[in-house]
Amino acid sequence: MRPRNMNKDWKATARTLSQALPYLQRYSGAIVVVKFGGNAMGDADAMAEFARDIVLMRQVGLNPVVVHGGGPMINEMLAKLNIESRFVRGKRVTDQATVEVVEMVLTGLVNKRIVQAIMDEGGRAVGLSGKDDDLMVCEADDPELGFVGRPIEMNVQVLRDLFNAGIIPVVAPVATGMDPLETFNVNGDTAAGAIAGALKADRLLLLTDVAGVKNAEGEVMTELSPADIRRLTDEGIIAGGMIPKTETALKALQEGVRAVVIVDGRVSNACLLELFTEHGSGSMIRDEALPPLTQK
Ligand SMILES: Nc1ncnc2c1ncn2[C@@H]1O[C@H](COP(=O)(O)OP(=O)(O)O)[C@@H](O)[C@H]1O
Ligand SMILES: CC(=O)N[C@@H](CCC(=O)OP(=O)(O)O)C(=O)O
Repeated sequence: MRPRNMNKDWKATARTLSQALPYLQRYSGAIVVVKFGGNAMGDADAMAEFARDIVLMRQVGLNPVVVHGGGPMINEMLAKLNIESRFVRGKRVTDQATVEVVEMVLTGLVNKRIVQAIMDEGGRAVGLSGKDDDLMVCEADDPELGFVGRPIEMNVQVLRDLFNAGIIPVVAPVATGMDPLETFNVNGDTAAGAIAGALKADRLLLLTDVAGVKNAEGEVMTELSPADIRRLTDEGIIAGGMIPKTETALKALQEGVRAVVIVDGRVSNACLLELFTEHGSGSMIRDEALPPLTQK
């Protein structure tokens, strides 16, 4: 039976939907790459909520691609196996034993958990890694890091094929190399940026566990230019895990991504807040030379 009492919440829901119309129109058909970091994954409820946002994006005509991390899950498995692990400039030093664990955890456990969450919310998702259809081919990033890959060749047609079939691609950041049997561990942010660049995505959202990029005073900067990033990095204010994110942002902008947003994945409906409201969230990085974001 239809409830008779038009209480306030229902009116607010209708108003919110109505206010979202210009944003829905602006983003219709847009490609949005979302990097879902291991620290942003949280509990089962947070995962379900993220999956729901992604399914909603697809439902209203966007083409979302999920690229995930899983650093904390890799740490947990390495600890169980008594394999030590350390990070240099936000990237995991990866030997042969480590890369095998990374591939198992990311392409198995984490990837399938996200695919399942999207399916549970009524979407269609297919999980793949950089190895599938040679999506992402890498070379060694730095000899000091071992099997850490830097993407050198992207073959994103498989993602377009999935969009056309109404399927949401979920990508694990593990890649193939030029040599047979070579496997690379790719930082999730780096992989998301390379995919967004190759697709010339309209938006790259990097979900993490902080409110955004902070300045020397610890305040979140809502807008940053590439010059701001270079300055904050030189001053050591951008450090640790934030380095791959901001490096990724700069590279993605150069490759033709319209804007990169570092978003607090702990906030409810973080992706929807960023895309479909005036409020936005987190730190937006874009080139000043481009026209304002209200113009598509
Ligand atoms: N200037 C900065 N602003 C915000 N966070 C920063 C900054 N410099 C370093 N960080 C660190 O970067 C971390 C985010 O990177 P990371 O932990 O790798 O995230 P994820 O696992 O979500 O990819 C933050 O938790 C914070 O500790
Ligand atoms: C080279 C490198 O550092 N790879 C990452 C891949 C996972 C990742 O990026 O996970 P988050 O997004 O959760 O940090 C790692 O081994 O942890």
